[in-house]
Amino acid sequence: MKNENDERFVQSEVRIRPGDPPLIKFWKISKYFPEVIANNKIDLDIFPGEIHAIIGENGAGKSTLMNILNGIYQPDEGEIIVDGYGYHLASPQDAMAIGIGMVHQHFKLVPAFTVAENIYFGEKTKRIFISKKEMRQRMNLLFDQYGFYVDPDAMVSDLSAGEQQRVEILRALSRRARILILDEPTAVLTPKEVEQLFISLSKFRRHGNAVIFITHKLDEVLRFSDTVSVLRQGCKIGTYATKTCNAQFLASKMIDGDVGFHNENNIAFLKTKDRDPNIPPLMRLSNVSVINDQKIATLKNIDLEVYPGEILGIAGVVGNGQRELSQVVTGLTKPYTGQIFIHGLEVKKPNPKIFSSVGIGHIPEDRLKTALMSHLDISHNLLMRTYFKKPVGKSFLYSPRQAYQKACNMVRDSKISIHGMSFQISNLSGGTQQKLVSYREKEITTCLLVAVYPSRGLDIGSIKEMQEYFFKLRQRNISVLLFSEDLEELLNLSDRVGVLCHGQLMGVKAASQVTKEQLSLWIGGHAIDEGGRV
Ligand SMILES: Nc1ncnc2c1ncn2[C@@H]1O[C@H](COP(=O)(O)OP(=O)(O)OP(=O)(O)O)[C@@H](O)[C@H]1O
Repeated sequence: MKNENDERFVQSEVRIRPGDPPLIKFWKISKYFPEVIANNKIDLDIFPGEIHAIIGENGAGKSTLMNILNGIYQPDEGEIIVDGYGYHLASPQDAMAIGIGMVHQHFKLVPAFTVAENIYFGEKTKRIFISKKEMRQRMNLLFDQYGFYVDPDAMVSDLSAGEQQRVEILRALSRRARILILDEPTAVLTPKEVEQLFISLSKFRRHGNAVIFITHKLDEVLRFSDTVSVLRQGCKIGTYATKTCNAQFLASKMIDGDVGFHNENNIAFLKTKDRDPNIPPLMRLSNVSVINDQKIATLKNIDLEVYPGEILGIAGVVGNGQRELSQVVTGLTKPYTGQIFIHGLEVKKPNPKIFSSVGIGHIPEDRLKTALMSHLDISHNLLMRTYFKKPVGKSFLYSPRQAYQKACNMVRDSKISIHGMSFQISNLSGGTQQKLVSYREKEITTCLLVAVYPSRGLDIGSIKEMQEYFFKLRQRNISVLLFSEDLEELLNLSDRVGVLCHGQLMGVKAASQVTKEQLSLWIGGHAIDEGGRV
């Protein structure tokens, strides 16, 4: 018998009958940028009640197409037809006026405002002001309706990436959009939050609304979408009913040809043998605590060792100390108490330059905030960690010619597809930005790579390359400290795995001794014993 409270995502619950008009029609949409055809004569119909996934490799043109629907870009050819009428959408406000809302891959929130202020900021209303009490009441209604919570009074600057994304989603939902566009909405959500999101979206589309979401996660496409469209090099390859597809089929449509489809279980055999107990740790944290601006301990008495040539996975729900730990081990945050040792020597005054100079690379959680200068071009971004080294820098001199040459060599060697070194970094696709950061940090890494959610924004082929690179590092006796929310990825890649919960390290165990189920209980704060028993 069906339990009334048993809410689940229901696939294809709204049936589209032959002859039903689409809610949105993309008609021969093209968009050209200098040297790039981002969208090439794309025809696409989105029907009422549909959850439509858009997939494709990095740079395939997915975000551009959605930015056109949201009025951020205007098409160079073609038309957007909504409810049978052609529209010229000159801005996101125009799009919102006809019920189109978008949640972006990169957050568009005001860091100095509270969560509630961000949600109601810019809302069109005839009233002069809304009281804080009313904002909170309306937010509570949203929480009741959609089921995931963020403190309305928290400052956005204090939120983790996952929490900020929740605010973005709530903000779009609060605008009562009929068509909701989500650009990689689940990249920073926990598996539970992903379920909640799609239950909410399932409710949302019941009344004839539509959802379009961009993703690289094929399992999400197969579980949560009714229809899927594949883009490749700016063109639409096809639109398919999801129930007729499998992951192999979709991957072959995205990549064209032999995809070498990746079975993650196959990579486990590459793991190293047991560690030699006589080899000292490469890095040791002793009793490390971090306190934030509100004097709250975000990392508590951490004792952790990273050994040469191991992949050490760190699991945990976003906001439990991962950001702080990754910043401590890269010199971005100075511990409030405790000591950090690298190769047995204490780092007395930690800063990022010391850590990079000993060969510690860092792929951070939020590439545009921490790793890249979005208004600078590719070469400046590629060299910002090493510009002072020969041949680019000498004493107080800096050679722009050498810098340009070095950056060109880096792009050539990395085989990352870009259309010119003078491209501003913000004009690159999200996946390409992530690949550039990863490549730059690989160049620095000679003893440890701190990789925080490194597969965010990468397509399946690039994720496979990245995982293979981690194994190559390990073969060269270089360590990887891998932060991930994907438990399968963590268990498959790591030699040992540790769990952070409420800023505390719950323990570290051999990955082979822990199952995915045990790991998720451990993350939730349940202790597990030596044999991995809960
Ligand atoms: N404002 C811009 N100026 C110049 N080129 C751009 C601009 N926006 C996008 N492009 C280019 O258009 C192409 C498609 O980019 P888009 O962001 O749409 O790809 P995507 O499929 O969303 O990729 P990803 O999966 O990496 O996010 C890329 O080559 C990108 O560099």
